[in-house]
Formats: sequence, C-alpha cells, structure tokens
Amino acid sequence: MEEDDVRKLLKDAFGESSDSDGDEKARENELEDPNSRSIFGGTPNWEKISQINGLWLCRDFLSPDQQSSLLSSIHKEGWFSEEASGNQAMRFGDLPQWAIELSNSIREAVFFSHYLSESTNLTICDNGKADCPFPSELLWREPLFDQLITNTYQPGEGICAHVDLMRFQDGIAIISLESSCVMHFSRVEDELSEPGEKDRRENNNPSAKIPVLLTEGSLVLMWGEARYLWKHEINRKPGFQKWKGQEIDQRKRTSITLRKLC
Ligand SMILES: O=C(O)CCC(=O)C(=O)O
Ligand SMILES: [Fe+2]
Repeated sequence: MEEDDVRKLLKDAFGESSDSDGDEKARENELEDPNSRSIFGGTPNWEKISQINGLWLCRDFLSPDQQSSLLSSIHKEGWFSEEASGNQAMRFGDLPQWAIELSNSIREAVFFSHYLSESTNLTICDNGKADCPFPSELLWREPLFDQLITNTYQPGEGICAHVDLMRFQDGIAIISLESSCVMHFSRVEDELSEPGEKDRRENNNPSAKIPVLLTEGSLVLMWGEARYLWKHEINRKPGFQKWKGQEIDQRKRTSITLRKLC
C-alpha cells in the first residue's frame, strides 16, 4: 500500500483533524515510525490471551486523564444521577459523541499498533487472523459499533456467566473504569457432547476458568471463539477477586460495552 493510500485511509477512519497541515510533519514521522502515535498518545500494547482464541486485552488503552474525561461524559448523560435509578444504561443506533470518539480510538488503537506496525504488509491480519486484535472485516465495518451499555457495579456486585446475545454481531469491546476486576472465562457446554465428557474435560483441566485482569482504563476485545464459545463473568463476592494470590481492592466499577446489532 502506498503512503498516499495510508493517508487517505487514516483520514477516512479517524477524521480530518489528524491530517491538517500543522500535523503534516507529525503524521509523516508517525508513518515513518509506527511506534509513535500522535492522535491518541503512546502506542498501546496488546496482549493476546493465549488460552482463548479471539480474546485480546489492551491494558493501557486510556490514560488516567482520558478515563476521567470519559467518566465525566457519562456523568453528564445523567444516567446514574440520584433521581435516575438503576445501574445500567443502554443506547441503540446513534451513539453519543463521546462513544463515537471512543469507537474511533478503538479502531485507531488496533490499526496503529498492529496493522501499521506491520506497515510493509497491511493485509497481514488476513493471513494470520488469529494474531490480530480485531480482524479487518470487523475493524472496518460501518459503524464499528451501534449499541452501548454502561454498567456501574458497587463493590461485591458483578455479572453472571453468559455469552452475549446472538442479536449482536461478532466483535465486542469492553472498557473498564474506576476499579480493577478479574473477569473469568469458561467454555460454553457443548450440548451435543457425550455424557460425562464435561466431567472428563474438567478433570483433565481443573482450572477450567481462565482469569483475566481488567485494569482501569483497559480495553477487552472479544471475537470469534471468545465471543461465541466462551462465557464471561465477573464475580465480586468475597474470595473471588484474587489476582496472583492477592485480593483485589474493590471500588465502584464502571464499564462500557460496545457492540453492533445484527
Ligand atoms: O461490565 C463488564 O465488564 C461486562 C459487561 C458484559 O459482559 C455485558 O454487558 O454483556
Ligand atoms: Fe457480556
């Protein structure tokens, strides 16, 4: 791909501002040095959760400042004010501007750190899809997401094991704010499996639940097997929120889940 094509792609994907004259030099440097990203801050680090295909974590997705500004955007919506009861807010279709920006940042974080770091071959993910935080057919769909859920959880509150509803397409993003937590993943039961197979499987693998630490400001991407063949849950009852043997200090947690309707 020629540099001009990359430039056009960036402009289409992330808007005009990143390509203005003043930023021209920075953009050139950025294209020369894929490890620097000027639009979004430093280069995010992606971690592939090796046991679960299609599960990726970006722990440094949002800086503390970006987390605060996102929280204040959520507060301004008034979803969780004194009068508004409940701990969950949903939006379908047109998302608020801050959620559109968040979607753009997700696209950018995947694109810059993965596709551009392989800048000599931008199609690499199509060859090795499993090594990509978000495969290109999901990354470039429009809009990337059209449904938003914001959840707030008090210490002790979590979410039961589930697979997200089939009314949502593949490719789900979860952003964590205010408190770290451990999300556990467990395989969906294979309804067609032979009687006793589950026992055998679990005996072979007693730690069938895979823990993933979601730190404040982190982004999780779930697609393919991670989205369809694994359940996810957050159990914040005493004793379940341990990481490397240490109990996690639990505070109120806010999460943003972004999905696309079928
Ligand atoms: O709050 C979270 O981190 C997860 C939320 C979730 O799994 C969902 O809304 O389906
Ligand atoms: Fe979920």
